[in-house]
Amino acid sequence: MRFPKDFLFGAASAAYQVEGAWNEDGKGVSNWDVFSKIPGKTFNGTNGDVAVDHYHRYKEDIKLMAEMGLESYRFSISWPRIIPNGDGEVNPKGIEFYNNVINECLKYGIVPFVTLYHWDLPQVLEENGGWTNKKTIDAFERYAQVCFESFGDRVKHWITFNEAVVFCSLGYLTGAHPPGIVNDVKKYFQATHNVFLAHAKVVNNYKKLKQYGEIGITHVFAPAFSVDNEPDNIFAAKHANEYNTNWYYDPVLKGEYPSYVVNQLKEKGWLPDWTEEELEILKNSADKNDFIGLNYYQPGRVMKNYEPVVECEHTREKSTGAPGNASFDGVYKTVMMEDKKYTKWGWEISPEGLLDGLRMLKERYGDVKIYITENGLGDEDPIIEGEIVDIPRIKYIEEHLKACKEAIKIGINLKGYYAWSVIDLLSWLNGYKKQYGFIYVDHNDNLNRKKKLSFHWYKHIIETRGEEL
Ligand SMILES: C[C@@]1(C(=O)O)OC[C@H]2O[C@@H](O)[C@H](O)[C@@H](O)[C@H]2O1
Repeated sequence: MRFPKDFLFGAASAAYQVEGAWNEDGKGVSNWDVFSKIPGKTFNGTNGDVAVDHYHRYKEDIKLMAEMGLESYRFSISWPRIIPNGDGEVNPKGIEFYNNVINECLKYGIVPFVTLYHWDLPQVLEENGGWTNKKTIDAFERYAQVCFESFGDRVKHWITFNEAVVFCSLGYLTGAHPPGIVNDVKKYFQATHNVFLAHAKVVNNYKKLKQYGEIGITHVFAPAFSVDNEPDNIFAAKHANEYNTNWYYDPVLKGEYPSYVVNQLKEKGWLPDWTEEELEILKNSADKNDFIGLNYYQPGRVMKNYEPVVECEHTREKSTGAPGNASFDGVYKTVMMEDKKYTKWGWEISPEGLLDGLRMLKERYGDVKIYITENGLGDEDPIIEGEIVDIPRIKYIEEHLKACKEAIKIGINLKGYYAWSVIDLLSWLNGYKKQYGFIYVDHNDNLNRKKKLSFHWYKHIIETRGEEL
């Protein structure tokens, strides 16, 4: 069986991780431009000042995407490149850059799939409370409107936010992302609510423009499974799914928060400050969402946590996504398991976890359209006689595409797969060591690009629409 003709084979990037040109052509300062320069925050002090210079080399990169036969390129727009101080004048050079990127994609028939927010907030807004300040919602609405009006004639696929759970939890619980606040649970939940409200308002605004594209949100998809059939561990997995999936997906797809979490937040004094009008906005925008984007890398293997809840020391290393941490409320912990396979960064390799998780989503949210907006292998790629022989990445993506094909067979409304990442780029907390791309970037030779083995493999998969998988 071939993947359906309307299934998009894509690959992704994010502005801060690829563009560089952090202070060029009128771009404003982002929270990551500042945070990444705080000693100890990133791996070996790496930052996105240059990244892989996509800002100047986008034509070369998009030409390579076309050679790969890529059907769609998911990239993000840098808010401070469009509105340098977050809510003031529009920067014409920023508009020009993304018009050029979009037009270059269309020149090759590559569908642009655009993320409005992939973690790089204008620093001025961060300094005024960032996502805990409701004024940021208004600024985001205006920024989104500028993007829709500037690019919406050619961009017909929009993602509002990438992985709210990451920038909110690492921003306000572990401190590993800006604003670097530790263990402020009230601010964490407030930030998530403000993001969902911003999403709902922008969805409503987009629909009013009648540009006849589609809009959705991208969440981390890490379904939690109990390590065994012990009742305490099964409860722990339920708790994890309520806080990490239902809390994020329900307000978008159901238009209301999961009562299991709301009741506990009420008891603990962590309930966000919200109004009935805001809850009504969530309710009324839910059915306007056209899709949900899933960034799937691994499931969570969960058991009840019996250690006392202490304000654990948060470090960069403990925030890079590997199992072994207790939940913020101490109820459960994620663990590694003897019979599972893991990447060099301790992430489980589990295509079956994707399929089981997709079944869970269908059960709770019905036939919602789904894109896998990220999936890929972070690795240190082997180089043999000058060739990047990234066979582990080929195997990883092959297994996950097979799971996608099986999902479609059992009736999951899955419409696309975007590998993370199209090109080697900056990992927020792992520098340039953790490679994800089909295209290698030589940091020892002028950031020159080179096709990896996986580039040629993915090209073949796209040409044959995955028939042999
Ligand atoms: C933490 C990490 C990583 O570096 O491995 O996870 C995978 C991937 O997720 C994306 O949403 C981030 O933008 C990208 O940088 C990557 O970030």
